[in-house]
Amino acid sequence: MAPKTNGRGVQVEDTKICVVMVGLPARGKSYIAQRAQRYLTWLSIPSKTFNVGNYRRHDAPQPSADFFDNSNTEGERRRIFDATNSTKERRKWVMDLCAREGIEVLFVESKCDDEELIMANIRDVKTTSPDYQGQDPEAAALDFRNRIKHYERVYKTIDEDGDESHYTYLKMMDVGSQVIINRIQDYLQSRVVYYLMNLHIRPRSVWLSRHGESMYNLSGRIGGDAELSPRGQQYAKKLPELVRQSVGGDRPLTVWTSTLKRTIATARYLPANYNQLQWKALDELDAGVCDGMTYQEIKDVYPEDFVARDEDKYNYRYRGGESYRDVVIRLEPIIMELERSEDILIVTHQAILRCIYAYFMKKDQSRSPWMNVPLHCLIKLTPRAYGTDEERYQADIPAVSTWRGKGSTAKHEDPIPEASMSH
Ligand SMILES: O=P(O)(O)OC[C@H]1O[C@@](CO)(OP(=O)(O)O)[C@@H](O)[C@@H]1O
Repeated sequence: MAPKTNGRGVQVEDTKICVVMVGLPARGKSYIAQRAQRYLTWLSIPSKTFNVGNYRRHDAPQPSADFFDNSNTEGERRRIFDATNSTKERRKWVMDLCAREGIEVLFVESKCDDEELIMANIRDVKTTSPDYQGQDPEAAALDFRNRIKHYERVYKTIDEDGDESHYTYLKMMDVGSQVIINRIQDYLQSRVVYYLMNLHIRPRSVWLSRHGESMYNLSGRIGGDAELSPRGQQYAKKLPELVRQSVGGDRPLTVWTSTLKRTIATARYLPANYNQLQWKALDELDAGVCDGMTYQEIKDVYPEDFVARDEDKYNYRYRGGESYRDVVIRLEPIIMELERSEDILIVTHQAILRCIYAYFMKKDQSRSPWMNVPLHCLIKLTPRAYGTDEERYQADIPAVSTWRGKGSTAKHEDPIPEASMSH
């Protein structure tokens, strides 16, 4: 088959990859698998995670029926096989099966002897895994430890010099402290590997806030580089208190803003020991020829564009500007840096915040550009083994709503609940 591109000049369509997790229980395999899938999905690369636990829970011993069903290939070219795969025989079985189906295999082994990390993982899994829902925590811990013991008896790490030396693999020690990479063959594999090398599992949170209300927000104009409104300035003064309240102490955060005045001014009053960094990649979605216009003006001057954007907001690219899809691509280095970092506060814009939020919360592309992100609200996201926790801190400072429903040009209206980001 001739190579196809994914619309960004990247030839990935014909590549079928199966990422096969390897390692003892409580080594972060599910976490790693889920993060890889979320990252690929966010980049519009279709992928699915097959967790053996889920099949076990449904009384099916092997995931072969669904997992290798060829009729699934259109939607799921990238598969992530989440199981212990802890013996050579098992890995060879997966390898042979995939080879017969023309699927590349990338083994990702998580080795970890750090007792503290393992215990933290057991605690997290016990409280969040569907395996132990509604169970007594002590009984769950005992069951889990027995499971680990069982696998320890048969577990063999990927053989680097012997008969597994020709495999494509990434071996991670203590989630990131040391990695071994072998025979990475193509673009997509190297992308997954690069992403996984940036992951860590130390506890941390990411705080997100839009800038304070701007003069353009007041007049319903999009884009531009306006100053804060008086209420926006009040929010900037309030932000340090909101952050302190949410962090629960004086632990300093690193602050990222865009290069536009309204985000820099919003971060102005944060404590001096907070390191601040301005990223061009965090600038608002570029509205091209529509920059500085109201939605009504856009509808009058570019009626076809107005309709086209509502029909497919994620893919619609402003004339001379960007689409949400473009924004996601330019945010990739931000996501990579976020994964490497610990506590970060990002002060940014409506469209940018939607894209970053969609990454953490696994939001669908067709819905994420319509999410309501209120002004003057601080959002705290905490990644966990099986998802991301969210908390919100709304400042008691009124602001206009910049949310706009499909077909409407009104700038101040109440968002419909379906479009809301709130759970
Ligand atoms: O994609 P839509 O819903 O139009 O929202 C993005 C818009 O949000 C705005 C506000 O309407 O962000 P911002 O507050 O950062 O200025 C516009 O600048 C931007 O074009």
